[in-house]
Amino acid sequence: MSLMGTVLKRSFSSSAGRAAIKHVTVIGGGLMGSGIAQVAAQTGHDVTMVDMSEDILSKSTKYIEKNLTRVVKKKFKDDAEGGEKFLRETMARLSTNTDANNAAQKTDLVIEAIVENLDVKQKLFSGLDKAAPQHTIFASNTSSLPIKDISVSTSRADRFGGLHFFNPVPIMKLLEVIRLPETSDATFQSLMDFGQAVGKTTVEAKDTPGFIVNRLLVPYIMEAVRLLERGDASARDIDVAMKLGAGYPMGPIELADYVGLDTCKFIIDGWNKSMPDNPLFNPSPMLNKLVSEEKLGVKTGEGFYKYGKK
Ligand SMILES: CCCCCCCC(=O)CC(=O)SCCNC(=O)CCNC(=O)[C@H](O)C(C)(C)COP(=O)(O)OP(=O)(O)OC[C@H]1O[C@@H](n2cnc3c(N)ncnc32)[C@H](O)[C@@H]1OP(=O)(O)O
Ligand SMILES: NC(=O)C1=CN([C@@H]2O[C@H](COP(=O)(O)OP(=O)(O)OC[C@H]3O[C@@H](n4cnc5c(N)ncnc54)[C@H](O)[C@@H]3O)[C@@H](O)[C@H]2O)C=CC1
Repeated sequence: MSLMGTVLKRSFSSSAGRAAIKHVTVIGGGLMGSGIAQVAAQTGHDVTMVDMSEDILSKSTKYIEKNLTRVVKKKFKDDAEGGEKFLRETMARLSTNTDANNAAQKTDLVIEAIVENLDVKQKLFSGLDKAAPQHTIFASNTSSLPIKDISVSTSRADRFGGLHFFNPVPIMKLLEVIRLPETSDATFQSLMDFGQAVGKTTVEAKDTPGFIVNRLLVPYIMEAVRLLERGDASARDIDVAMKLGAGYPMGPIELADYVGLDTCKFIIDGWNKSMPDNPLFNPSPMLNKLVSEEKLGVKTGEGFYKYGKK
């Protein structure tokens, strides 16, 4: 059986007690949400992607189609007809909606991937809690906020967890599954099963700041930015050094641009507030200046580096 076939089969073979996830609502159609919607649709799930406007959703849908074309080129190298069918069927499983509460009315799993702001996430989930069916599981893709703080806006702590994907979602193989003390065994297993069904290797993490990866990655990126701020090395040299000297696929400065400098700032400001005594999480004047100039990295065409027009 092909890899895709194995993945498809796994997604519908969850055992009793765990809810089989058939329909997924992804809220936020940005960098992460579009990737999550893509991998869910391409592994046989029906997906509704939600964002604030039709215009954003139309751009996200085009972006997904472009990325799927890359997948098709690779997976169906010698089978043009099969590739076309895969693309058509995947896109047919994807719908869009600008009303999150409406989209959540018939769904098994909601994955939230909106802006990294606690108030905004709480407001969203509080509405969803009233709109979604009882059985629906809620998950946040937050990079840095406590899942617990988001879940308190709902009455379903037992059906709440974290699904932390990595950017670019279609390529990065890891999924951190975050469990609260209140998360039920059935919910946790459904989240793990879903992660495997979308082709990811899952790791379990507690609801501690940054889970596993970001607790290590955020200080690393911020130390690189401070190296640059002090004038100890150029951005290019920091990146080349870490790529060739430590074997990373991207250097820390280009990775910050890739993640989005607004997201980096949200994370660091939040952790500076919650852990003011830890100098690793001090804000960076250089990062703040770029964000205030709306130079948010790859997504706006300029951050620490300049990119082609977006
Ligand atoms: C201060 C606070 C900061 C906190 C940050 C927190 C953020 C989080 O919460 C967690 C995160 O996600 S952190 C980011 C994690 N991601 C990384 O570290 C990515 C590192 N970069 C890479 O792996 C490669 O450069 C990468 C894979 C991106 C690109 O690879 P290459 O440089 O080799 O470039 P390509 O040749 O273009 O791509 C390689 C293959 O991948 C395919 N591809 C790339 N992007 C894709 C996409 N979006 N969708 C589908 N396919 C994609 C590309 O087609 C190519 O495939 P092949 O041609 O078959 O090799
Ligand atoms: N950028 C990254 O590398 C990673 C980000 N994350 C997390 O994923 C989440 C999303 O990040 P990105 O996709 O990078 O951000 P983004 O800025 O690319 O996309 C966010 C999207 O959410 C939409 N949005 C904002 N408020 C909304 C609302 N109330 N209802 C519906 N849509 C809304 C925006 O219009 C935008 O399209 C954040 O929590 C971030 O911390 C997690 C892993 C990696």
